[in-house]
Amino acid sequence: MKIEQAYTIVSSPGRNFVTLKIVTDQGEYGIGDGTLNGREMAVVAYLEEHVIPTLIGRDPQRIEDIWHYLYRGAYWRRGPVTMSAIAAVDMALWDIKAKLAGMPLYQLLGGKSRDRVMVYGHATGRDIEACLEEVARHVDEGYKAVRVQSGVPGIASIYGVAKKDGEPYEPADAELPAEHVWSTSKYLNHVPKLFAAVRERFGDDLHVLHDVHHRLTPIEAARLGKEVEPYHLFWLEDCVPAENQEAFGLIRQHTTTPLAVGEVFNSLYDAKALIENQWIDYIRATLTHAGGITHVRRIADLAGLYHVRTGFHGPTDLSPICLGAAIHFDTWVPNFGIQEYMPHTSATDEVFPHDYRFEDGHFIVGETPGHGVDIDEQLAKQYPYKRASLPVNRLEDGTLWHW
Ligand SMILES: O=C(O)C(=O)C[C@H](O)[C@H](O)CO
Ligand SMILES: [Mg+2]
Repeated sequence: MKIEQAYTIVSSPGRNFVTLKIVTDQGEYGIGDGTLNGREMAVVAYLEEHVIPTLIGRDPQRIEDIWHYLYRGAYWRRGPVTMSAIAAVDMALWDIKAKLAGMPLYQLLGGKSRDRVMVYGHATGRDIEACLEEVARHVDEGYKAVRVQSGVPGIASIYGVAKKDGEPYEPADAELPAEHVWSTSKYLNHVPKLFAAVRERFGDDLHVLHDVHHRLTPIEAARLGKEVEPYHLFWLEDCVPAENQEAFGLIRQHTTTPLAVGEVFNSLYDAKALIENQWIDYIRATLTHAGGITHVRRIADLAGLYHVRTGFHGPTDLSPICLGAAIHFDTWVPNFGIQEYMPHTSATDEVFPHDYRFEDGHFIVGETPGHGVDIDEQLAKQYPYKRASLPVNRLEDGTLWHW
């Protein structure tokens, strides 16, 4: 069997997605997600210029060999563009292999470790009251775990909070980056009050999570972790930028609040010290940005040795292909923790028909051979690419900060 054709599909049904389709000489095909929010066309160029020409004529069943060919063979290793491109190929090849076997992907990985996959949804509001209403809506919809982000008095625009209450949140909201102004002190004074209000209204059973989105220093993160300890967070996410993995050692010494990190990671080596030193509790690197199923499986296996569980990234900027494949992975992986879920728009769901379903705060994996997600190429053409950028943050004195 040979790869006869491979091509990219860029479509924007509400937001941009990069899809790779690989077709074999026997008429089977697979699709993979290569979406890198705000940098989509860099992955498309990488795939079209450097990857697709080398795939034609290869045996699509040699997933491992093709992975190493693309990783080692490029000489230039790692990085989000390279690893998203490799991931798109890898996901499409696993899709083909599972279809050839006539099995849903989770069966090829080793079968079910659980019947359903717990997810967390996103509650956001301009202030604490509005945010609590959104938490209540999620609880009514059956969620067992909710990420809570509210506006902060004195900060005009902040990650995770929609411009108007009730509107969906989309961070890549302008053609060129919008500029936000950030105040660490205002944020740190506010967050413990938010979680006190959440526990007061919803009691102790609901799992609650929070995303700091990389904006603190290690000692500030340590303070936040300590101050929210009474509210028993499921996790505190991305509390500092993680290029310096040792920073987590300092935070860990100060707090028992569980720590999650890794949505921007693209390699095992981004997380190696974090895992081996048990500085974190959840690893968030997901299939699209970290080299696909083949590589993320290695990360999960290493994590499992150190009591670190998975908590895959799952915002709307990952396509339903990534989400669908992730649900198969989550159903199999022994050290599963939780799966992030931000529902896609109905336009996105129509372009990407899928067989996974949400029920009572969990995802249920589908039984269709492959990863269970397809693309309607004709419909996709109705939504052309639109450049969209993530914002940048500046401190009140104008210094560029982490967004
Ligand atoms: O979902 C999350 O936890 C995020 O932090 C989402 C990111 O801001 C988003 O993927 C950026 O493109
Ligand atoms: Mg995050």
